[in-house]
Amino acid sequence: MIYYIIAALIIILDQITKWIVATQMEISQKIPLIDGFLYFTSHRNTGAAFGILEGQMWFFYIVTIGVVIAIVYFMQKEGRYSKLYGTSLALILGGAIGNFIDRLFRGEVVDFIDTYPFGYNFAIFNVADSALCIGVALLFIKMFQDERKAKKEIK
Ligand SMILES: CCC[C@@H]1OC(=O)[C@@H](C)C[C@H](C)CCCCC(=O)CCC[C@@H](CC)/C=C/C=C(\COC)CC[C@@H](O)[C@@H](O)C[C@H](O)CNC1=O
Repeated sequence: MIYYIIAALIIILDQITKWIVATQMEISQKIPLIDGFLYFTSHRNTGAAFGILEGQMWFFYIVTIGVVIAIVYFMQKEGRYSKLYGTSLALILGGAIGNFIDRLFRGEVVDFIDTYPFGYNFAIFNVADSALCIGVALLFIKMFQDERKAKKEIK
């Protein structure tokens, strides 16, 4: 199904970018892309977002496997009926597996996208995190749309 291809492309892009950062950059090395806003900074994170639950790898394995099973279930069950829904699930699936591969083989996650929105140093993240966040955002949009449709049908 097309959505598994989207997920696979995310995983490939995520792993290629992490491989380049891990082999071509020193830890904490910073390459400015847009001075003052966007940098590639080689970083490692043994936790989840913002370094929470540092080192709790088993927790991350269990949560990620749970997320992947749920995504595949909903992808089979309803993913085919809505492009938006299928795409959001594919992005989350790709992102979750991308970070899972890092946790499994590196014992930590490679991060490198370092942005300073409004001068504030937001966490350093990677392609998998971006796919996860965009996927979750699309999922919320889909749920919001469904809710609005349901309300219209009731009237
Ligand atoms: C994106 C989820 C994080 C990702 O979850 C995953 O892997 C999933 C599949 C498995 C986790 C074990 C479970 C998620 C825990 C929930 C969570 O975390 C709440 C998140 C809220 C969200 C609100 C929007 C923040 C987003 C933040 C960031 C992303 O910004 C684009 C900053 C990312 C940097 O801290 C970077 O160092 C993180 C590192 O790469 C490891 N990544 C993970 O753990």
